[in-house]
Amino acid sequence: METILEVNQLRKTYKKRKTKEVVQAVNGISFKVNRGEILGLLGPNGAGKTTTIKMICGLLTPDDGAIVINGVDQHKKRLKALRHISAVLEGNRNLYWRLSVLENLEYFAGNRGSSRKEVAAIIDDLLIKFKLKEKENELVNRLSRGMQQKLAIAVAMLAESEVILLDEPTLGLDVETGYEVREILKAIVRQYNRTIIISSHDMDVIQDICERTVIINQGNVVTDDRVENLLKLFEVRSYAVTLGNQLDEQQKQLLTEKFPFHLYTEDSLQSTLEIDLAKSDEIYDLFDILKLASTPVEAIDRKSVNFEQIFMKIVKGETSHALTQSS
Ligand SMILES: Nc1ncnc2c1ncn2[C@@H]1O[C@H](COP(=O)(O)OP(=O)(O)OP(=O)(O)O)[C@@H](O)[C@H]1O
Repeated sequence: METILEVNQLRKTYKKRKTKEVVQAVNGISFKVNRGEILGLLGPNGAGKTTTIKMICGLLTPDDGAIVINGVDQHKKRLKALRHISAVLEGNRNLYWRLSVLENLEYFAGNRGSSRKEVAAIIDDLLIKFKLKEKENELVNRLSRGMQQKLAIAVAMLAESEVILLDEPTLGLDVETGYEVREILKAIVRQYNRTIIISSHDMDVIQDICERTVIINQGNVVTDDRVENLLKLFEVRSYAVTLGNQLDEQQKQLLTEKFPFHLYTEDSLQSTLEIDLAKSDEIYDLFDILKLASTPVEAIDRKSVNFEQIFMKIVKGETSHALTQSS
């Protein structure tokens, strides 16, 4: 697989203007992105995602570290490197609001160096793909938020950049438009072999369209793995155990020592234990604890986990395998 972007030991601090307090926003982040991949860059609020994205697209200068885009070192050959990157950042749609949809596309196509005829065919294709053909003569400021977002992505496509950075591409969109944007992004990657990096808080979007995720927390990478691997990894280990009666105090204490993040609920007839196992043979440790008071096990079910739950477990550190690496 060909690496299209490599971020190596990036660091960035901010100094708060009033208090002069130094904030370490990014603290040695490294990851690679392959050509044709959709990568999710995730993290809780304040994790350092926006700072990382801004450094990759040249809006912020790192304090330290390297960014290599399509083999070009961004620090040494800035303009050449940045030619391979387009970004659609939230709240900054890079569009001319008083121009129509078509005029915007034609304006941005001007930098491409293609002939008018070639450009017209590409623009037409994008208008159809993004379902904007009927609105081609509408002024941008009269479009819905979803349409503006689609146009911003279409404009980014026109730049012919290898890598497209999208910050919250579905934020504030209605369900249907959000779904449409997801399908368009998947199609872009397939058809044009572009690479997309998405930062989003919407884990459904990430689970649906990203092949791999880099999760950052407090300025560091905590997980770098394929979405499919993470789902498998966590699915195997999550169990809901129904017990025939309540646990006694000794059992509860042992449970807390062995499985600090379990969830135990009880009523007079039954109790339930939700538990994540770091290794499958840890189930025997659980059985040993249950045997102490001959607690009957009525059912053991594997819990299905979605990506949102996995993300929460990783960022809260509720897993002994927080740092997983892409194979
Ligand atoms: N201009 C700035 N001046 C001072 N501190 C900043 C500045 N921009 C960001 N920070 C701080 O740097 C840290 C990382 O912020 P960043 O915006 O990169 O996080 P994020 O992961 O994008 O968060 P969110 O999901 O909330 O957008 C946070 O602690 C934030 O408060």
